[in-house]
Amino acid sequence: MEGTSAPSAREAWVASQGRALSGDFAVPGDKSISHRAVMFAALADGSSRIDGFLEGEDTRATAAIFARMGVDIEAPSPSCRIVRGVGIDGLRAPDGELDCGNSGTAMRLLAGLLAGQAFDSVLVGDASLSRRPMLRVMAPLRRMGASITSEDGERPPLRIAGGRRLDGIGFDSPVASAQVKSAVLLAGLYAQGETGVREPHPTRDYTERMLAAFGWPVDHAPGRARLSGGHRLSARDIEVPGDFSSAAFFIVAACLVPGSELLLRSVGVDPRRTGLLQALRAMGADIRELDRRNGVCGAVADIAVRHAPLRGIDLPEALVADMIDEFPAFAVAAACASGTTRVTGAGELRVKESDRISAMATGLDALGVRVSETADGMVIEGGPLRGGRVDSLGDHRIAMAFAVAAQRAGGEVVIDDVANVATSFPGFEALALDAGFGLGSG
Ligand SMILES: O=C(O)C1=C[C@@H](OP(=O)(O)O)[C@@H](O)[C@H](O)C1
Ligand SMILES: C=C(OP(=O)(O)O)C(=O)O
Repeated sequence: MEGTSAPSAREAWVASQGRALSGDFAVPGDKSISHRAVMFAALADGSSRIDGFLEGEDTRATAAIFARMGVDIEAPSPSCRIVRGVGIDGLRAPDGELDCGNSGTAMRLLAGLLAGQAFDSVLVGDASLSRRPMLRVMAPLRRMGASITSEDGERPPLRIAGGRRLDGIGFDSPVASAQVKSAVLLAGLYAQGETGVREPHPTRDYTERMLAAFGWPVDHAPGRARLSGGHRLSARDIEVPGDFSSAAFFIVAACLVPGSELLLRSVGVDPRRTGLLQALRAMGADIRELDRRNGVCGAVADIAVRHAPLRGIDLPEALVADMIDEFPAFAVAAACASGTTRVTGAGELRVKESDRISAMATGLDALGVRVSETADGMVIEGGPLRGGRVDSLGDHRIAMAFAVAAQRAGGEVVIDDVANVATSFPGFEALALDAGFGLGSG
């Protein structure tokens, strides 16, 4: 059975230039797909096997939550789960609060799913998650008839009263967010009639694709999705591809360090996730996708990256949603490029695990980069980086981005508060060292 994982301690890294990066390896499984695989397998009829499951704190929190609601989840080996589904109406009332840890994905998707249950539930999270906005899911779910309250009106904990009748809605989402879209669609599984969502920019469609793969009829195209209540999910096996968002740190590092050549195996390369590849190519990067094949959530490929000098760009706003988790790594690429890079339309970065615009601007400034923040982006002048001390603010992606930056810095970079890397990328340190990073514990 799944248990809850121990909370992370604060730790630091000392990172500095290593050698030219080399290697042929795989990064851990996709976080978004791992969350959804557990959720839909838990609600399916029959047993599903998940291979490539991300052994991260975020996805383990989701699995532990379903175990608390009566789902038998076995872990026969690392990165594998056998989930014995209880059926669409088979979840049991948990005996206390459900802890989503650091995971916005877990909390927002579960808010939708739990709104349709017969029992009451309470979703809580860690300090970072407790600061993140939840009105974006509470408002549409309330329109469907859900009862969801929060003490301050918009932040966790969320109290969800069960036993409510939900009705399908047509929802024009004001924000390009796969989590918001997914929360509404998951409540729609339990609603009377049809639930539809339209988005201002298309976002990852993993909820739509995976529900369909588990046998629930879903009509979807980029930027819109709709489904009706009253169907069932059938168990199936899932092969989770490598997480592009984790691969991104190695891709950027190999672009930046002279002489580097890396091959990253079996990474999910669906266009809704790979805006960073387009941005880096526009900057002059040498990146190839090899042996493209189909996966449960779009194309999977091996990614070959070689060092190439980069030049700054004006990032097209149309790419923002397709590289939303890759901005910390992208900002490092821009800092090491020649010329100026301008990012606009990326205000969502301010409501992630940290304010990622401010965290990157502050950290890059500490390393001697000329950078300025705007309300919804930043302007970065490429140039030499020096050593210094940066704070990840307990944000996994900020910590890994500065480990990459250190590979081009003139001195040691101390990165504070890095334990949170275990939420999305357990084993990052060992893989990075093997590839040639200069990285140690502080
Ligand atoms: O649906 C998902 O799995 C995710 C959606 C994105 O969040 P938003 O929906 O808030 O953009 C992303 O940042 C997060 O890491 C995972
Ligand atoms: C934003 C992220 O995740 P979540 O929203 O699930 O916490 C992320 O992994 O970068």
